[in-house]
Amino acid sequence: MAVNAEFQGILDALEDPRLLVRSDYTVAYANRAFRQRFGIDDFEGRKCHELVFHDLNPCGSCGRICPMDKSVFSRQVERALERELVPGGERFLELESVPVAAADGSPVYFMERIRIRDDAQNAALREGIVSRSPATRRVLNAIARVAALNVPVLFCGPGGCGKQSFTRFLHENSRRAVNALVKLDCTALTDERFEDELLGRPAKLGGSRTGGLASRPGGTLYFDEVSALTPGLQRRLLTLLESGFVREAGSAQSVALDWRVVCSTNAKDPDRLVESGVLREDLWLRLCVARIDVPPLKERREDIGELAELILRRTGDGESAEISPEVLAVLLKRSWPGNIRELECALMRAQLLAGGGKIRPADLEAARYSELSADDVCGDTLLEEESRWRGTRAGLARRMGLSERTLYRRLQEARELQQKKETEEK
Ligand SMILES: Nc1ncnc2c1ncn2[C@@H]1O[C@H](COP(=O)(O)OP(=O)(O)OP(=O)(O)O)[C@@H](O)[C@H]1O
Repeated sequence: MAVNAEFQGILDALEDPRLLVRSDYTVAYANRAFRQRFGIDDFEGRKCHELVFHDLNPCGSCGRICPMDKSVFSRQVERALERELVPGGERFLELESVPVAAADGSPVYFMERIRIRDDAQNAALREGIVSRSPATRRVLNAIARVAALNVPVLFCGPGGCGKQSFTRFLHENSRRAVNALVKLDCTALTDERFEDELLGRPAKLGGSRTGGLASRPGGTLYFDEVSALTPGLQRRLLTLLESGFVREAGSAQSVALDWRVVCSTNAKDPDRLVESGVLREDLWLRLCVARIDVPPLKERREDIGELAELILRRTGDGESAEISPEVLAVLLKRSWPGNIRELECALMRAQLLAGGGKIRPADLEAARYSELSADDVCGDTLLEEESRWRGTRAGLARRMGLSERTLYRRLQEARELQQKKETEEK
């Protein structure tokens, strides 16, 4: 059955390349945008995998994900992201399949949209990731090697060095980019919250759970600060990694969870996490399959200038984003124990002091209480700062150049130490 002229006209009016495909992968129509973008006119009777990937075999039989195969079963819109090698590199194709149903609801065609993320789009994706230094480039290369695989990834590195940003980069460059990236903060994770997030919240009057991650598969699940997980949750995470299933406490039924797990830790010495009894060895071994160490900012000095300009562009009006060689020299001299987050805070404060004009070394000097924000500030200083602070804890964290979570942890440690000292003195 030929596609009628009216339908052809509608498809030709669409901006993105579209194919109208039958369930045996035969192309019924290729719209104008497809013909122009792929340089193909003789599409009649040819297969979609042949036109898009120059492959005589259907995508599903050679390791690629075919959204149409999924649509045949789900009868819903399905999406996938495919990586393709091209001369000089690789490109990503965003594929989408929409079933076009007959009056009785059975799909007659599948309308496929093929969107090519060209270089500019790839660059936009990478925007926000400065990678001038060899150390950062090593991290990006490591991510590129594991992005397409379905293995869990562990990022190790000090607070504020970019573990979460690199997780987003990994997600955006994986086949899961068309789905969600969800973060779970392990320092605040309880068994109940774990079940609510993954399996959904229980209905008020009994009945099954709804709205959990299990019901919208395909994304990336980021466990931030995995070493803060309770022993019980470590066991549940291990089961998830080994089996791909989650079980509600007290229930015999397991639920499949198709989410790729990424974890992070800012432990000073991650290799000692097992020895010191913080993490189970079996979980650590699983997580270490693809471990990526993110170096502190002081080992990525070549990034500092570009990072500073990026930060100023984000926060200012763009005019004052350029930094002078004198300001750069000051930035390069500092050790940035709070890493990029500390750099951000210092620059934002200096920007305020500069009153909208270009930052001068004097503004950076005046904004120097960032030195207090360092990870190596003693607990007593943190407690003192807290007692003087009149704003919110989030505000104090920003001022100190720490994440709110790190500040909370450091304050708690400092209080415990103070109490211990007081007890010993009595
Ligand atoms: N390579 C980078 N290029 C540009 N900005 C970056 C880069 N890495 C991190 N940042 C910025 O630095 C800040 C801190 O990064 P991020 O939250 O990813 O660090 P983190 O290691 O996850 O911190 P924490 O362990 O405290 O949660 C963010 O505002 C982020 O946008």
